[in-house]
Amino acid sequence: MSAMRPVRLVNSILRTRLIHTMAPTLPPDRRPVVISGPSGVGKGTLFKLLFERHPDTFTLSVSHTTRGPRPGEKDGVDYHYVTKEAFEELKAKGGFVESAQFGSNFYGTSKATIEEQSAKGKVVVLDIEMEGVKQIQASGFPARYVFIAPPSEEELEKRLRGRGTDKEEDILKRLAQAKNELAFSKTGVHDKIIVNEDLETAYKELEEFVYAPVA
Ligand SMILES: Nc1ncnc2c1ncn2[C@@H]1O[C@H](COP(=O)(O)OP(=O)(O)OP(=O)(O)O)[C@@H](O)[C@H]1O
Repeated sequence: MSAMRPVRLVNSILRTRLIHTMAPTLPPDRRPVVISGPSGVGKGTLFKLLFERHPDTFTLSVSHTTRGPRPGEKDGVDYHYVTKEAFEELKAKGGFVESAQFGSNFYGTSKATIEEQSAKGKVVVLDIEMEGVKQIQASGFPARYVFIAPPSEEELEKRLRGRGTDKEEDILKRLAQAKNELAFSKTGVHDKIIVNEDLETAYKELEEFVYAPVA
């Protein structure tokens, strides 16, 4: 075989570089990543960074809900809006990997949604509270579990207050629930526990976990 001519060699290198800069680098392990942890610990902050730094690689799971859309929300983007009857029917068929009721509304993550989003070549990220994590684990659906822990309960309270999105009553409820989430994280069911003290350090740990070779 003749050696590659310099101009072709340069073209080939440029093409390879171009492909590398354009194509997203996919994690070797394509199972959905379930992120959980107490409210206010920084889950959203961390997965938004992952989405920003790896565009077109990840997608947040779109849940089903029986509540109506709020102004600005879009069906199929923020939630799949369904009637209570449709929700119950899907649930009876075993269509949800997890579901819950908050107030008078039902919420759930459907298997079909995860499978559709995965089929588009993306790694699905689920932001789920403790009961949901237990349900997904019990369902046997393949997934990887990351728990985001606060450096301390005091720091968690500071972040919840600093965020300025919740009423005092809700902050107290979230702090009480945080104790249950933290106790659950000590039962050894998560694949990775990340303490979100310094944001960039926690981010690197998350990225490393997500991009780790298949175990
Ligand atoms: N490492 C960090 N150091 C300091 N502040 C942080 C850190 N990570 C996140 N925060 C801040 O903590 C607050 C809570 O973060 P975020 O809203 O991402 O939490 P969450 O876990 O997604 O909460 P929820 O479950 O209620 O949606 C935000 O104001 C965020 O900017």
